[in-house]
Amino acid sequence: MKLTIQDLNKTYSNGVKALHDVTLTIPQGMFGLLGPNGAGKSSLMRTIATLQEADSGQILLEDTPMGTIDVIRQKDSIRRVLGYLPQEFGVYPKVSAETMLDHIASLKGISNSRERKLIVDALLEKVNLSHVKKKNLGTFSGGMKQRFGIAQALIGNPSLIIVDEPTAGLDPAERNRFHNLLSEIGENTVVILSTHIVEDVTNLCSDMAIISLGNVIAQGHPADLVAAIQGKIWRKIIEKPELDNYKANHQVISTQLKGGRTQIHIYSDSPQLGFDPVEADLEDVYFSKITSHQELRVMS
Ligand SMILES: Nc1ncnc2c1ncn2[C@@H]1O[C@H](COP(=O)(O)OP(=O)(O)OP(=O)(O)O)[C@@H](O)[C@H]1O
Repeated sequence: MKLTIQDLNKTYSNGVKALHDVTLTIPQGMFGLLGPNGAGKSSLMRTIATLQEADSGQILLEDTPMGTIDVIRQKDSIRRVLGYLPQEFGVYPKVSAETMLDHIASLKGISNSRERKLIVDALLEKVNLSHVKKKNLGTFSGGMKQRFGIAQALIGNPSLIIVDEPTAGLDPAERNRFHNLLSEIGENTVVILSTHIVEDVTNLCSDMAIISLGNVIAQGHPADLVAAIQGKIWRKIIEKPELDNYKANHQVISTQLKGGRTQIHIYSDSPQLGFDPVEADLEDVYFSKITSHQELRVMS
């Protein structure tokens, strides 16, 4: 099974071009869609989840037990195999986790109440919320709400799962727990994880793409993308007021405070005076792709 997206375009009525000829192949397993705020991730996720229309382009879920599903034309078919955790996951604060899941399960077409109870109990166990299943959702922490969100997305054994920015706002322990949960989702599933947090992709994803200003600017295996920039990332500790000067003379891809001092990473094919080589990681890939794409856009 795989999800293929071909030349997808979306311009909102205010003129913002949120998706520009987006073409992606998303295989089974955990796929990271990485991009800064406003890159177009949610627009893409909502389009795949059949919640909004694209202006043009094609999305196919191929090699499913029902054959190929055309996401744009066969909305009912895709909804039957879709699990979706949106960015803003509103929960009814006065309803218990158990009651809400039972309700969502019946909306998803599981009509037998005994079957529903089995499914709901198993899911609550899976996301480690059994002990609070009678508690109202309004009393849940951010991490518990997100785990509840995953439980509702998993109802009906979906073969396509979309999670949009799931770890924003979670503390490290809750993020860790959420990562473990995501990594347990079956291998025969296409899981798209949209995020602006590079570490989420490093920890979880076997394939990924980077999106910036509505364009796909990189895609592949994280390790291959890192290998491609190895030997091209350099670092230096500078005084903060010097930053503009460095930006004028180098491709500065990131700045970071280290013990109160400013460390910069630059992208360069050759060694630069005063800079030390760095073992590149996925953050360097991300920032080098984003900065060079946004600079190109400014110049054009
Ligand atoms: N309904 C809408 N009407 C008009 N513009 C929109 C609408 N939804 C999103 N946009 C704009 O489209 C662009 C892409 O937004 P989108 O929410 O898809 O990005 P994102 O990568 O998910 O960012 P974020 O993490 O901030 O949600 C942004 O410039 C945004 O302001």
